[in-house]
Amino acid sequence: MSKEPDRLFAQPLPEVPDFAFNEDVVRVFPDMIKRSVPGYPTIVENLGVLAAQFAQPGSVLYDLGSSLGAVTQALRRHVRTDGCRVIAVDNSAAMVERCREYLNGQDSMFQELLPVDVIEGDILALQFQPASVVALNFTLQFIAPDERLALLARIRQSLLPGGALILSEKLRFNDPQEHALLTDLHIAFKRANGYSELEIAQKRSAIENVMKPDSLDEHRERLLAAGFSTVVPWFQCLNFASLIALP
Ligand SMILES: C[S@@+](CC[C@H](N)C(=O)[O-])C[C@H]1O[C@@H](n2cnc3c(N)ncnc32)[C@H](O)[C@@H]1O
Ligand SMILES: O=C(O)C(=O)C[C@]1(C(=O)O)C=C[C@@H](O)C=C1
Repeated sequence: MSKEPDRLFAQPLPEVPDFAFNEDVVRVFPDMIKRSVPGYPTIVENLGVLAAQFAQPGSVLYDLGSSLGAVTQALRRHVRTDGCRVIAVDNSAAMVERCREYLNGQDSMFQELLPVDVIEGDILALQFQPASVVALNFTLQFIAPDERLALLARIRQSLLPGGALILSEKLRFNDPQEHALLTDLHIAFKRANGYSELEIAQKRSAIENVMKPDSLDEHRERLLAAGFSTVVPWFQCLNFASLIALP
C-alpha cells in the first residue's frame, strides 16, 4: 500500500473544489482515511471477522465502493467458507486500477484466497447476484440521499437467508449539542493525527457538497423500510459507526 502522506489540503487553495476520488486522492488514500476516520482499522479488520459468520457456501460477498480494496482484503483474510467469491465495485477508474494492483500483491503473498472480481461501475446500476455478505464501508454517504432507499432495497432483495449487510457511515446527530460535541471531538482526532486547522477546514468544504451523513435513526428507519428485519450497531467511535442489518 502507498505510504504517501495526505497533504492535499495543506496549502491554501484559492477555491476549494468538490472532493472527488481522483488520482491525487488515490495516491494518499490509505493515509487519509486512517487519519480521518476514527476506528477505521478496527472496523475494516472486524468486518472480515463478522463476514465470516454470515458467509454462505457458494455465494458472493460484495464490497461496494471498494476504493483500494481494504475491505476485500479483510474478507479474504477471514472468510474460509467453501465456494465464496468477492465482487468489489467502485466507479472511480483511478481507485479500481490501484485496487487491482494491491489485490495482485495479496495474491502473490498468500495462497488459497477467495477469488475476486474488481468491477469499475456504478453500484446504483449493478445487477446484484445472490449474496451472503454486502459491505458498504463509508460509501452510502456519497450516494445521493434520494437514491439510498432504492439501493438498500435492491441489496436486501439480493441477500440470502443467513446473510448480512454491514454498513459503516459518518453520523450526524439530531441533538445540536451532541452534534457539536462529536464534531469537535472528531476535529481533535484529526488534529492529533497531524492535520492543521487549514487542512481540516479545506477538507470540510471539499466534502460538504458531496458527502451527506444521516443520523443513526435515519439509517435504522431506512434499513427497515428497505425490508431488513433487524438493525444492530456493532461499533461507534465518535461520529463514525458501523451497523449490521439482517434480512
Ligand atoms: C470513502 S470511500 C470507501 C472506502 C472503502 N470502502 C474502504 O473501506 O477503504 C467511498 C468510495 O465509494 C466510491 N463510490 C462513490 N459513489 C459510488 C457509486 N455510485 N458507485 C460505485 N462506487 C462509488 C468512491 O469512488 C470511493 O472509492
Ligand atoms: O468526515 C471527514 O472529515 C472525512 O474525512 C471522512 C471521509 C469518509 O468518511 O469517507 C471522507 C472522505 C475520505 O474518503 C476519507 C474520510
